[in-house]
Amino acid sequence: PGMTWKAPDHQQDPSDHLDWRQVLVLGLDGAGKSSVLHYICSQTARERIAPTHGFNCAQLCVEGLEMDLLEVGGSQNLRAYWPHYLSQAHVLVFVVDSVDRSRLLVARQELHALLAAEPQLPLVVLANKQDKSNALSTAELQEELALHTLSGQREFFLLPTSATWASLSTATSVLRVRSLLITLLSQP
Ligand SMILES: Nc1nc2c(ncn2[C@@H]2O[C@H](COP(=O)(O)OP(=O)(O)OP(=O)(O)O)[C@@H](O)[C@H]2O)c(=O)[nH]1
Ligand SMILES: [Mg+2]
Repeated sequence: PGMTWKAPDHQQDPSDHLDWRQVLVLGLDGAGKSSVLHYICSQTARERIAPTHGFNCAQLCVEGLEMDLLEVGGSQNLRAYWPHYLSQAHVLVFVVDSVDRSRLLVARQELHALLAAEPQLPLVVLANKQDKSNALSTAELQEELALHTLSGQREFFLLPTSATWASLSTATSVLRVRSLLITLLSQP
């Protein structure tokens, strides 16, 4: 008596779920989004990974959080879909190939277009492929990507990563990203 059984409502908006969080992972094709996601979720490097032709979703359940990491492929035809996923994201992770100097300007334009649409969304930029000897440093990338122009109201982080080269520094770099995401998403 006094107790009613309520059927689970599968139609409900996932963002209503108590500790559900979405991390949107974007960046130009070949930047290393899938590789980083694979490492974050499995804690192992994967040498070969196919380009993402649509979406790639990984899930991480840690410390009371259910984290969905959603990658949308970075090839030019897929970039048109990027803005549609911003409004439901809690954090934007933007992955950059630190060696691909010729496309830094494109990366910068794509990133700033996303940021203009979401002035409050926390941003984590990953300076990926740091294992390569000719990689730009985070300081150089901060400059090249015009990250100093970001508004002061946005939480912003820039971290060096590598995702495919099996080494201690790779493992450490990815663990730092994982911890940062957990910290950012644990905030009420
Ligand atoms: N040396 C090195 N290679 C990397 C690193 N991360 C990714 N790669 C390589 O870069 C290529 C592209 O990696 P992906 O993870 O598929 O890149 P992506 O951003 O998911 O690309 P799309 O899905 O096409 O948008 C692959 O050959 C990876 O092995 C890294 O940190 N260091
Ligand atoms: Mg991919």
